[in-house]
Amino acid sequence: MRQLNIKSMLISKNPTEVNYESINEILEKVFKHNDFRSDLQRDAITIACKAKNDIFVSLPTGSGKSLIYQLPAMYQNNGVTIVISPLVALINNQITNAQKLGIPCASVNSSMALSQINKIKTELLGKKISTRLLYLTPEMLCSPSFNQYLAAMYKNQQLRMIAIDEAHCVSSWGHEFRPHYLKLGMVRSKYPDIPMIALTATATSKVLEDIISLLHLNDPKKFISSSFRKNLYYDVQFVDELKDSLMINLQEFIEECFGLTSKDDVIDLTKEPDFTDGTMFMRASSYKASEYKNASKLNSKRSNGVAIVYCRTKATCEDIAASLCVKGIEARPYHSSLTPKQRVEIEDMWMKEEILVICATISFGMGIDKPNVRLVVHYNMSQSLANYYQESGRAGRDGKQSYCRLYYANSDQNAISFLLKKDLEEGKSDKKEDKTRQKVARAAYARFERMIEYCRSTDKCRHLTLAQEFSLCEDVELLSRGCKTSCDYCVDPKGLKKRCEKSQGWKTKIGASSNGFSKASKKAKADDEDSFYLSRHDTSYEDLYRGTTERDCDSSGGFQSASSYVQKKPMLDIVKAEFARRKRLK
Ligand SMILES: Nc1ncnc2c1ncn2[C@@H]1O[C@H](COP(=O)(O)OP(=O)(O)OP(=O)(O)O)[C@@H](O)[C@H]1O
Repeated sequence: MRQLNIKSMLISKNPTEVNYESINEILEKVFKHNDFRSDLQRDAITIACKAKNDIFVSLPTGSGKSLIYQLPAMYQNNGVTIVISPLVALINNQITNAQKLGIPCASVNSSMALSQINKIKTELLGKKISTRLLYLTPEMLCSPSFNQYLAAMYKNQQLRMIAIDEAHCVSSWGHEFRPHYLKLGMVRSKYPDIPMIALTATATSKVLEDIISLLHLNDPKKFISSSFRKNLYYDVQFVDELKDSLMINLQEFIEECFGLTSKDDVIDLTKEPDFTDGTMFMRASSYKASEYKNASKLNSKRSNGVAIVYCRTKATCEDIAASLCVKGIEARPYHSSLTPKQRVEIEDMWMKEEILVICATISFGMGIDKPNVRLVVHYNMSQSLANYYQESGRAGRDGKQSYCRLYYANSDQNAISFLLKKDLEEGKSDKKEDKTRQKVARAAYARFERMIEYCRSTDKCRHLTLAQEFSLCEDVELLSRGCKTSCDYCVDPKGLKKRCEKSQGWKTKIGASSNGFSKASKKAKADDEDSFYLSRHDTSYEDLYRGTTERDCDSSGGFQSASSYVQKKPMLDIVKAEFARRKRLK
């Protein structure tokens, strides 16, 4: 780790005033940034450096929220800023990045050796702590065994600030609800004079209210930015109404986005892929890289950038990737049943733009910071608008024109509805655990209904719907007359209405009778291990968190309910491996 002469940068400070010179110096010398990303970032950092107020931050992904607690942590003459993060893999990633910058930081978590943990714990009991950023899961912070360290830091005036990253986890209205985040309010009550910063990328008004009340934030200064991204064109295609097959629609759309439509290049758009020889029809267990070789003759002429096609099941990832290859578009599947080596190869190829499309389950995308994703397609609908917003938001981070398309099909809706309802039905007992599960299942179902409403909406700008869901008044006001050019509704409202009415969508009620749950839903249940649901069937963020939760939980910590959760170690391993590899790629 590079040693940093922090002392030389610290100009003596009166805590009630803020030294702008010193802040700018730390920004340049420690974080290597010439300027702040935005006025909001600068203002939030300035207030955090004053250390007098609680702060609430809701800025889009990639907008530089981490700096809002990292820089103030370095601005303090001494003492520790505790950072609460939901996932050990994320924590380790943050620590590695911070250490590269020479920032003294540490963590106490289950991935660390006991000797390391003991060393840090000993330091935390001391009168002068050199660690500036201490990353913890909420379970660790709130565990009884950690109490003494927290109390010692406070007593020795070494506890400077508590930052809660991914603060939407506090709220059952947030898309990644974590019951253990609720306990953070108690810590806050115990140390009311320690400023708290809550940060999130997607906070609805409800989530905002929850965060403030459940964390007991004291009249926080709010920094909330517009979530409207004009460069993203949102549309919904109604699968039951499409003239051509879904596959052809997808192929043509990809070709259009990447300028692959020159006549010479087109293979045969009307032909469905021929799977009769069995070579391209692969399942998770039979993926072979060699079978995808030379699939493309279109790549050479394409404009730069890449695409993600999110699919609900592993089998769909395989099928779509294979079909696109047959059509001449370089694509690969990505899901948890591939070997780690295969996943590494495929993601590397995609990052280096050797392949155009990655057909992935939601296991792909976390922590990916690729600016020129031109296209994010949801081949299947998401389980919530929040997930859809987050996943589609991976497009166009460089601010250039990009596209977010969602294919809406009745069969998908029925399949997801079936599984969510099943979760609601199960576990109906008075046990505390079941009650929590029921609450989560009900919230998941409500979120899914919002997703359906979005798909079927024909009377409102897509960006406005997203703004109403995720941001506050300013965006809603800004978009009250629509985005004009960045969604299917604003560009062609009549056409959208016509297509929607023609589709079967209107005939199927949400949560149709069991007859409506066709073979598709049963099949979905069987092979949906990577699917979009935040139910117990899924292997998504919540399961990842649960896995982490269990391992980080203090044995006497009163988190017994966590023990009932299934730990999905293979998935955790994937996440860890991904972060480790991205570090190497940087
Ligand atoms: N002032 C700045 N100038 C240039 N780059 C910056 C600045 N602030 C942050 N960044 C960079 O922006 C990138 C995203 O920052 P960060 O990870 O903090 O975003 P975030 O808002 O927390 O995103 P997410 O919600 O996805 O976690 C990082 O590479 C970071 O170094």
